[in-house]
Amino acid sequence: MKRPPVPRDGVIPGVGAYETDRPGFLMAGTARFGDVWQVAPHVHMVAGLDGTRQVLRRTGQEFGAPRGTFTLPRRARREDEAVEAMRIRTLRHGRVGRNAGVLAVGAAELADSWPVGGETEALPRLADAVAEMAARYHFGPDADELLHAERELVRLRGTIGPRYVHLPGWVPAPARLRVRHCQQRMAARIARVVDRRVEVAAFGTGGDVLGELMRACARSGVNPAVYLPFRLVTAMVAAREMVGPAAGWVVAALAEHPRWAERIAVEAAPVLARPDAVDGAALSRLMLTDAFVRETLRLYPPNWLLPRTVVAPVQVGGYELHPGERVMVSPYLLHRDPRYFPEAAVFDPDRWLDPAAGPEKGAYLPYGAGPRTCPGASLATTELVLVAACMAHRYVIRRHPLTPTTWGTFRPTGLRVQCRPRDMGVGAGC
Ligand code: HEM
Repeated sequence: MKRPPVPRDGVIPGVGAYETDRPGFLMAGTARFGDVWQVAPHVHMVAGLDGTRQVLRRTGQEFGAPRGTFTLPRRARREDEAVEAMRIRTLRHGRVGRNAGVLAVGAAELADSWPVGGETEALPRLADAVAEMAARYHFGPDADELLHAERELVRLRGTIGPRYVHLPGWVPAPARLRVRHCQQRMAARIARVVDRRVEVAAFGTGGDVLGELMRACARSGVNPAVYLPFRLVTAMVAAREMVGPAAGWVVAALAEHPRWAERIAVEAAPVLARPDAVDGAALSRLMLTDAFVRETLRLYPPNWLLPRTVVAPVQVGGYELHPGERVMVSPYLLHRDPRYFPEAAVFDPDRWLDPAAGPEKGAYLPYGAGPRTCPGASLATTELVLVAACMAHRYVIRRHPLTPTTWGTFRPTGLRVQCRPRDMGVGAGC
């Protein structure tokens, strides 16, 4: 059986070029060598719908995925099916819709507090806002108490940087240890909130996720102060580190496509007249905004490269891969592939508005696919739709050139915007 082709003739630039423009490097290699090729010794790119689908769907079979963001401490490792099912349910579409008011209020506050006139560095502001929205959704009135620890944890994670990428995960590098200790501090804070709610015998009445999970723990006889904190830390980190860059791309796209921003502003006006009353039915009226967000995530998927390890001999696209080798699949490459998206390089939200004209099944995967699919997809999309709606409704946005970076996530680094109030007439809400 054939092995994947190896670039030897220098046509594909070396590692330096990979570090400068990773998506460009991988697209060029795929155009030249086909859907499966060797990027570096024992590291293979798998592009194309069939190969990507196979790798993602067969994760846990022939392919292994890296460990999650954090490893759980030993005492919290035992899984409880009923609590896990509830954890997934709290992030499902219907549940997010019922509690969308919390998220809409957060998005409206973001728009309210945006500095008008001058230039603003957008990413930190957006990341704080979406993290706060997710924290309120998860922890209700206790969110503020946890956000400080969450910010510190994310700041420390940012210091790990590319230097550490070649060090095996078990190496106790100082930056990693600082992150681990900070993660423990944040988990301890969540545990204190849990204990307090147990003490007053009120798991939370406002319908926050923590309350629901505590009730599920009580039914299962699981100690919530041990079971929940580390799992919720992971959710909070994902909520900032993934949704933050995505919100940056959404705001950049609003600036880039003023006609669309105007259409979204008109659509959003009646829906956002009272942000706290936004629910699933109101969200379903934001169809243009939803299409705009989908299209943004198509061209700018923050989780753009998904790594796997081959754990059993397997064939992909007619090539043989060996156990121990690494494989990468990329939503970015798939989303820009003209085989699956006509005029793939063009930003065109209209492509999502005709249900009969959607992409081939499996070709659109900003949230991954298979057993590791993102459980936070509905929460993330709802946050993004509401940020887009509130910002477009409130402002005409202009932006300066930015430098996309792909270390960790794909994000619009250096995004600076200028916002001018949009004239929507009196009493337009939001
Ligand atoms: C726009 C925002 C987001 C994007 C683009 C995104 C994307 C992804 C992708 C592509 C994966 C699959 C990774 C793989 O296959 O290796 C994933 C997994 C995951 N995501 Fe997200 N995500 C987002 C937001 C969120 C949010 C808000 C949460 C939590 C509330 C979350 C929690 C997770 C978790 C826990 C996993 C690991 C699932 C597992 O390993 O079983 N994500 N995400």
